[in-house]
Amino acid sequence: MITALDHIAIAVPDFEKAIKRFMEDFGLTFDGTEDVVPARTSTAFFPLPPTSIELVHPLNGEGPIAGYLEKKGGGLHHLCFRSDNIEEDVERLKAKGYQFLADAPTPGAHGSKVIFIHPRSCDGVLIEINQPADEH
Ligand SMILES: CC[C@H](C(=O)O)C(=O)SCCNC(=O)CCNC(=O)[C@H](O)C(C)(C)COP(=O)(O)OP(=O)(O)OC[C@H]1O[C@@H](n2cnc3c(N)ncnc32)[C@H](O)[C@@H]1OP(=O)(O)O
Ligand SMILES: [Co+2]
Repeated sequence: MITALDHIAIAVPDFEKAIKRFMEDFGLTFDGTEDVVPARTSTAFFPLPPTSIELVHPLNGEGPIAGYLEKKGGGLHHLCFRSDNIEEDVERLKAKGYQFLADAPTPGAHGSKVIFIHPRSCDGVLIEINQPADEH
């Protein structure tokens, strides 16, 4: 079951500058960065209960965020629903015809399991579903 809006992600071309902006200009709490190697993405999290802002940037200049930045220069990249049983939600949504970008969840930030739904399945919005480490 989907239980929360886990995070909203913004793709940024200048990681350090964007982190500074969210800390200093918007005054958000910075929870640190994490390189998520399987996703080829550097992430920075700013908790803003009951959700978080995630900044995403290409790890080593490669991966899905690099392609996005090349085309769009930056912007709202995806939203992430938290699930308390990701496999069950994937099966349920697959049966409804949603196109997933992987066969099974993969490692995400903070030890979570994540999977993505193609934007064309949801009116042009890239959807991530995650299950936090302490819930699996
Ligand atoms: C997992 C770690 C971390 C976490 O939270 O724990 C993260 O969130 S990491 C986030 C980075 N990972 C991903 O984004 C993985 C999923 N994304 C992908 O696999 C690709 O980006 C994909 C398949 C969405 C697009 O890749 P593709 O090579 O097909 O790129 P195109 O430029 O050809 O795009 C095709 C089509 O999709 C539209 N598009 C692309 N990105 C987005 C987006 N973020 N939001 C909305 N739409 C998007 C693009 O405009 C093209 O549309 P079309 O109408 O066909 O022109
Ligand atoms: Co994310």
